[in-house]
Amino acid sequence: MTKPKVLISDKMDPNAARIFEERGCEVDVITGKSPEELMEYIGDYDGLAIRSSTRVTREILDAAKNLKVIGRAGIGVDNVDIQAASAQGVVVMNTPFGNSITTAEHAIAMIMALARQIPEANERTQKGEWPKSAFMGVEVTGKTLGLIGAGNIGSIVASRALGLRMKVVAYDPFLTQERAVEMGVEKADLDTLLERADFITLHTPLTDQTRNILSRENLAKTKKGVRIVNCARGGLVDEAALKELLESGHVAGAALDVFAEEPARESPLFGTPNFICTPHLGASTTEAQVNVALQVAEQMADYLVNGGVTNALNVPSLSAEEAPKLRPYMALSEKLGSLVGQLAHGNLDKISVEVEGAAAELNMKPITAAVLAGLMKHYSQSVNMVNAPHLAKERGMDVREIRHDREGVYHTLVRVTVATSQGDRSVAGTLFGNEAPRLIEIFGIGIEADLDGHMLYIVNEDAPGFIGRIGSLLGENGINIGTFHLGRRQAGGEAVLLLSLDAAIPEAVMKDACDLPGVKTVKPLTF
Ligand SMILES: NC(=O)c1ccc[n+]([C@@H]2O[C@H](COP(=O)([O-])OP(=O)(O)OC[C@H]3O[C@@H](n4cnc5c(N)ncnc54)[C@H](O)[C@@H]3O)[C@@H](O)[C@H]2O)c1
Ligand SMILES: O=C(O)CC[C@@H](O)C(=O)O
Repeated sequence: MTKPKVLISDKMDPNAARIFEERGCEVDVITGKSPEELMEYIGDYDGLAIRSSTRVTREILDAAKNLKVIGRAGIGVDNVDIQAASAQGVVVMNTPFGNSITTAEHAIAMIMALARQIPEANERTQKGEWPKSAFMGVEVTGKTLGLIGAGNIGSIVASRALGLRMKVVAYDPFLTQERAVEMGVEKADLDTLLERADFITLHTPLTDQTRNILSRENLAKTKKGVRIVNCARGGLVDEAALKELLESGHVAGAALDVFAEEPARESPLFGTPNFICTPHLGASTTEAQVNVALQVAEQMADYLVNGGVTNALNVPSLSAEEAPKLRPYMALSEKLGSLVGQLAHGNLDKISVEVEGAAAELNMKPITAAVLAGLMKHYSQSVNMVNAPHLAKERGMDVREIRHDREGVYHTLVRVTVATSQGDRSVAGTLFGNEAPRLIEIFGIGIEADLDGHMLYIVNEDAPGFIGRIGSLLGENGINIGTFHLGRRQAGGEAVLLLSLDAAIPEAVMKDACDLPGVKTVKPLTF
């Protein structure tokens, strides 16, 4: 088996390359290249490991013909076009916890640096000024910290701030009262936080809701003498308004690790009194960089080698333990989806996926994703398990998942039903020996078959002689039958034949098959 190839395109701790190699991947480290250069060779790689410098745009993704996974050694994925990646079936992963403590500590360091004006005092002291009377700081003890965003990093900042004997007031739409009590913070709305905080620290992602959350208008609502820290994302604070408020003295200090435009080689804020900054160093400690490098390499290699999905932002997580159990179900589900996609007519906009028996104990998301991929691959060439749920959603398909605790005749079962203009059409399958996907029912008729390769589906009136006639027709045309499966509703009623063939059936033979007496439907299938 050829080894998956991974490109590390940003500076990353060398442990990442080591882990990739140990886990069975080939790895190249090529950093500092332009997007045009990256486009030239990205087509060779199955995995792309990045930090924040590589911008993975739609154009890069178009050139990345073999790419299966993008791994961000860090949290923010603003440099990745996730929509385009999803559309191309590329999994995007990050490492959500590896640098949280480090970034929280940076925010606390910024708070302390602002409180005691350490950077400016340091600079002037080293110039020989000994400016003792120029600086008068403030204590943080007893002061109120306004926390905007109480997720991973925000909650660590809160715990450190409480240790410094600050009071913490938090604004986060997803913060429950119980969690606030558990964290030891007071839950507040944004206006209350703005009015009360002596220090404000931001820990949200940059979204349409958070962009400019500290706008000119909101900055004007803050207490005179407030100090502001942003170690989250540029674009959360109106930088021009911040400069004016620093100059007027309304804001006593501001510390930015992140800027709306990065790298920020110039900014109107540079040189403003009581303004300090760092060049996006929030995650830059040895510990955090080792953590995120190890984690991203472990996760990506697990996906490329075993199919395990962890911390993916565009596909349900699938642990390395789950992956081997789910893989045969995904194969079965993909085949059932594909069968329905080939047989059902008209709109396929209402689909239900039901599981029972052993299947009901599993994570259903990958099963549903596989059904959708199988179903839609007959309608779109670029569909796969990763992008199928997104495409289904985009197209407004109504997808239901139903889990039955009961166990029927089969110890495990997956059923796919589509609502068509002729009513519900359903197919079901099981796993033989927990491994081998097996069809057990088509449209209410019991029939056991492997769905594999070229097949022929025939519905006919159950009458003597039919099997001989179809066998002769195929034989006369040199088409070898591999397997032959038969099912019927009742004797003399409607019968279903599923044949596996060694080759695709030519159009003319199909026509002749349709003309055989008693035939209602003939359909070639491929799996
Ligand atoms: N400076 C750095 O180097 C650095 C390092 C790591 C992370 N970060 C950034 O820090 C930020 C926070 O990371 P995290 O790991 O804590 O993320 P997280 O997802 O754990 O937490 C984000 C929190 O923001 C909250 N939130 C979302 N929208 C909000 C809104 N409109 N108002 C208030 N709260 C809102 C969410 O509910 C969530 O609790 C991210 O933007 C991340 O990219 C920066
Ligand atoms: O990789 C970095 O240095 C920045 C990381 C940080 O912005 C993140 O979102 O994880």
